[in-house]
Amino acid sequence: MTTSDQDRPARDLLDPDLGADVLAGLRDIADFPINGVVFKDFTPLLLDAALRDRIVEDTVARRRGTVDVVAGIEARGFIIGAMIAHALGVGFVPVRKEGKLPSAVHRLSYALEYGTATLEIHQDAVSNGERVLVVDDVLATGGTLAATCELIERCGASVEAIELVLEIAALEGRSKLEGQEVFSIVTV
Ligand SMILES: O=P(O)(O)OC[C@H]1O[C@H](OP(=O)(O)OP(=O)(O)O)[C@H](O)[C@@H]1O
Ligand SMILES: Nc1ncnc2[nH]cnc12
Repeated sequence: MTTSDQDRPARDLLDPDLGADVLAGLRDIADFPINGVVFKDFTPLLLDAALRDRIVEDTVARRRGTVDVVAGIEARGFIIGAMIAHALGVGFVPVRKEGKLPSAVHRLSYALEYGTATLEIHQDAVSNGERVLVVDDVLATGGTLAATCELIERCGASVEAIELVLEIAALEGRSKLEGQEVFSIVTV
């Protein structure tokens, strides 16, 4: 480890080029899924195995040993969240859209940039006192993540941190996540 590595805050990006490379791997799709929304498509980034691995490694370096379980949000949060859970060697909890989970659930509805949605979590998915890392691709208005945090807390567990690939600052999602540690690899 170099001196500059030691001096770097533990919660910073460990790979200094990662933000720029992730930004280059995203593409903007105008008017999807409704007019007026610029959709940040991260599927090109998923095709790049090396870049995908760097996202996972950077996140794992920040969180190793600090979380008991990863919760990923359907659907894009499943992709990245499952990879991070695997690399951390911890369990994975799916936070799903309404009607998909078979056992008893906690449920919350919320507003999105382009509509409304309902999320559910199995009541027994996380236990009292467990430290949960929440993972998703995008923070936009923050409704999805605020609902997810509330669902985890209803189970008796606590949100240790939230890890995101992209944050859309103009939509002010952080204002709905007061008191949570939120880390975004890229902010636009
Ligand atoms: O901050 P917010 O305004 O709540 O928006 C962010 C959420 O929107 C997207 O999910 P979406 O509900 O479109 O579902 P998908 O992952 O199934 O495409 C994205 O993956 C986040 O979960
Ligand atoms: N503009 C956007 N692009 C991608 N995902 C989103 N989720 C909410 N708003 C989004």
